Amino acid sequence: MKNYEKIEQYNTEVTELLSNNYKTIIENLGEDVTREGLEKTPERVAKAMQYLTHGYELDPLEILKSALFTEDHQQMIVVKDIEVYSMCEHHMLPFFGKAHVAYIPNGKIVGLSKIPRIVDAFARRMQVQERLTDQIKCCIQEALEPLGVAVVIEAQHMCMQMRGIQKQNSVTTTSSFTGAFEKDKTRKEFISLITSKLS
Ligand SMILES: Nc1nc2c(ncn2[C@@H]2O[C@H](COP(=O)(O)OP(=O)(O)OP(=O)(O)O)[C@@H](O)[C@H]2O)c(=O)[nH]1
Ligand SMILES: [Zn+2]
Repeated sequence: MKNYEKIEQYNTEVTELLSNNYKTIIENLGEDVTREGLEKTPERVAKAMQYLTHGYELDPLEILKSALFTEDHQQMIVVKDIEVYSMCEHHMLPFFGKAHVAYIPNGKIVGLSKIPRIVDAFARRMQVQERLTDQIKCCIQEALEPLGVAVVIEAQHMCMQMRGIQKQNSVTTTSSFTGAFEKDKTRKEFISLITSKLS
């Protein structure tokens, strides 16, 4: 079984521990955890939170290494508009948006689906957007040893929208580059590819 195929299998012991904790949290929030609508909520939340953090169970480097192919292609490969759902480690509220990932191979290419897979593997953890961006970049750099890697993430943070400063339209952009993408010309080509609309 591949390491991402066990996502929907919940650990019974952890589910029970989390359920008990969520029961207490709901009670501490002043609700009646025995009423019909809330009766199963602790268990539902326990499973939801395990799903939202299932990235800890995954090994992103292994995911990339499982689909490397030798190929003499040295042009930029861009996978853009990858949906990202993550959770801010400060408030445990979602942040979500899009990731754009590119690399220039140096003898090895990777199966395309593995790029969104590693985005998810790092996103489904307690995160900050900057670290998420860097982790994706470093993982691709290590697995493929390409001529360069570029990662841009654009995201909205619920902790800035539904509480706190309550700015509904602010979008945070983070970026991380290696190798050829440090050069202005290559970086501009990448930016132009991720901002172009083909439809
Ligand atoms: N750099 C960074 N900050 C984040 C991210 N997600 C949330 N934050 C910020 O984490 C910070 C935590 O600041 P604190 O002052 O300790 O928390 P707080 O009192 O709840 O802050 P406010 O959100 O300003 O009300 C806030 O400024 C959040 O906006 C992220 O991905 N990257
Ligand atoms: Zn937050």
